[in-house]
Amino acid sequence: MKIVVPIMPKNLSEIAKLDTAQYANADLVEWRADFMPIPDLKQAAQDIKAQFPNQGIIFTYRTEDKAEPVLSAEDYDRLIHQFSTEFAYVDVEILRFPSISLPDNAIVSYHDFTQIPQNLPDVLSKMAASGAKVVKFAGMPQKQSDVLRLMTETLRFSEEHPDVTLVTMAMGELGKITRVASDSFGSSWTFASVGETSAPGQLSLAEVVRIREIFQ
Ligand SMILES: O=C1C[C@@](O)(C(=O)O)C[C@@H](O)[C@@H]1O
Repeated sequence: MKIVVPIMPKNLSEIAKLDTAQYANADLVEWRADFMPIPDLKQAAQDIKAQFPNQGIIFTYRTEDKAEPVLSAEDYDRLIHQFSTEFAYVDVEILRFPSISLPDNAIVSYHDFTQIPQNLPDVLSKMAASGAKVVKFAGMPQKQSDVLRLMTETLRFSEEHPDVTLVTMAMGELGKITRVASDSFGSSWTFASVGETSAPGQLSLAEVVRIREIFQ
């Protein structure tokens, strides 16, 4: 499994101060650009690329965790296309912005912060129908059986779609097992943290690296 570590800088000086050596074991770095003012993103993109010259970077502008829509569909589309060519991958909230034309390096994603939906297979199928090479789902389990259901449906979907890189996780305490057992149930990447977490239940990069060593 690949380990992805998010960074969530709030301004340019936080980017300058990043201790990038701490991210050396990350296979990919995810830039959560939604913590910064949009006018600063152009400069921030250059600075972040300079800070991580040897690692693939995912550009993510998360809107699903905000109660109010923060961007119009047109502005979201513009933002995604402005940055998709600059980074290895770009995260696209395809179910929230279905009219977007998908860049080749899109990770299509969907978050459910309240549950693991009963129609998870449909959610995954809808995202895969976009033609994206990477499909990602993160949901919040309410009980242990939700975690097992996510794992079962992930395995089933990954076996049926060997051409898709599938990434799923259950958030929160209950879901932690999904962040270390990804390979066992068909999820290809896991998200880990350096310092602050970008989602509940993330383990530290050091912990996930160690666990991956044990299981390999
Ligand atoms: O989609 C994801 C997964 C995630 O929500 C998690 O649960 O680890 C963390 C986010 O930063 C990332 O964009």
